[in-house]
Amino acid sequence: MKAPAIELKRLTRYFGSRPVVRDLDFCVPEGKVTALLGLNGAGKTTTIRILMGLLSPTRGAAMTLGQDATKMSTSTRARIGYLVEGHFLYPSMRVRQCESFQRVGYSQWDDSMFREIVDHFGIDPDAKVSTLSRGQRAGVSLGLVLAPDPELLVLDDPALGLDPVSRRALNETLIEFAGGGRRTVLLSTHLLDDVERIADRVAVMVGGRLKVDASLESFRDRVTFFTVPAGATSDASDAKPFAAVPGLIEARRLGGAWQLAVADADQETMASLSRVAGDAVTRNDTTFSDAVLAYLTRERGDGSFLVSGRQASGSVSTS
Ligand SMILES: Nc1ncnc2c1ncn2[C@@H]1O[C@H](COP(=O)(O)OP(=O)(O)OP(=O)(O)O)[C@@H](O)[C@H]1O
Repeated sequence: MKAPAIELKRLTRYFGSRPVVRDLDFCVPEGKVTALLGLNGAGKTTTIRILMGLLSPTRGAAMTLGQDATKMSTSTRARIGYLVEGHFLYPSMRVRQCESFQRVGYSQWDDSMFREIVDHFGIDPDAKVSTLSRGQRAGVSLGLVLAPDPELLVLDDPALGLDPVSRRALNETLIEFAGGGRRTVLLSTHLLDDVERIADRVAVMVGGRLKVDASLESFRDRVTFFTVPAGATSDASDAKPFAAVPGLIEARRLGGAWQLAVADADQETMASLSRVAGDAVTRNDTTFSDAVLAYLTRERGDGSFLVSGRQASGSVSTS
């Protein structure tokens, strides 16, 4: 079996007395695109900085490309492309000067790939960085990160603040040059539609802990959405009857209907739903984004339905 590109072993980091990353056991498999998700402050950037060797763990270890991240050699670092939002570029340089400047540090450099990426973002290689839009600067940064042909790409919120056209260019570049097993990618983002397009696997952090580590399909397939017309229950404004539904993640009242999200729905779920609402229940298609949103809403409390199996019923919200 291939060694994982990144392996975290009981990784823990405190800031002062506050644990921000807690006992993370996690592998990023080689040749896959893994999306790292979580609400603001969940600990994603801290984890990434540790596995990049930029921050030391309080306990535990991060192994990146087989090396302890705290002792990463220059040659290992050169095999990793690391892109953070707002990646620094010298404003007075022209795009082609950025390339010449950056490539000095690498033994291999694919200039045709750099040109292709820059072109895909509609950038003139003779333009000065100071005249580029935010999206175009992201394109130059991505080109600079991909041209050395890194085995591992670590992207921390690369699309933050980009307009939809730049986001699409970024996604297409990632699919073209990093998807399909060409390299390993760890991508931290809040953009769930992008994750659905690009990623193979999903990891979700909640309060510094890893709560989900699954393929996109298995995550999506474990959440089912149902619609129940509000008038079908004994009290149209009361969500409590749904609390008995096995695996219920949340019940939200939207307009004239209840929207229910259920983990691992089965015959027992259907029987319970029909006891509450008769035959007025409809099953809806689940998108990955819907499933993650329902999960994160639930996890604002402290559940763990995908890690420890079926969750207990409850956590009914009526917003
Ligand atoms: N250097 C630091 N000193 C003290 N606290 C910090 C430091 N860096 C991060 N934190 C805190 O650690 C927590 C986790 O931050 P982190 O940036 O890892 O979260 P995140 O999941 O990347 O969030 P976001 O999605 O908003 O980027 C936050 O509460 C943050 O304020």
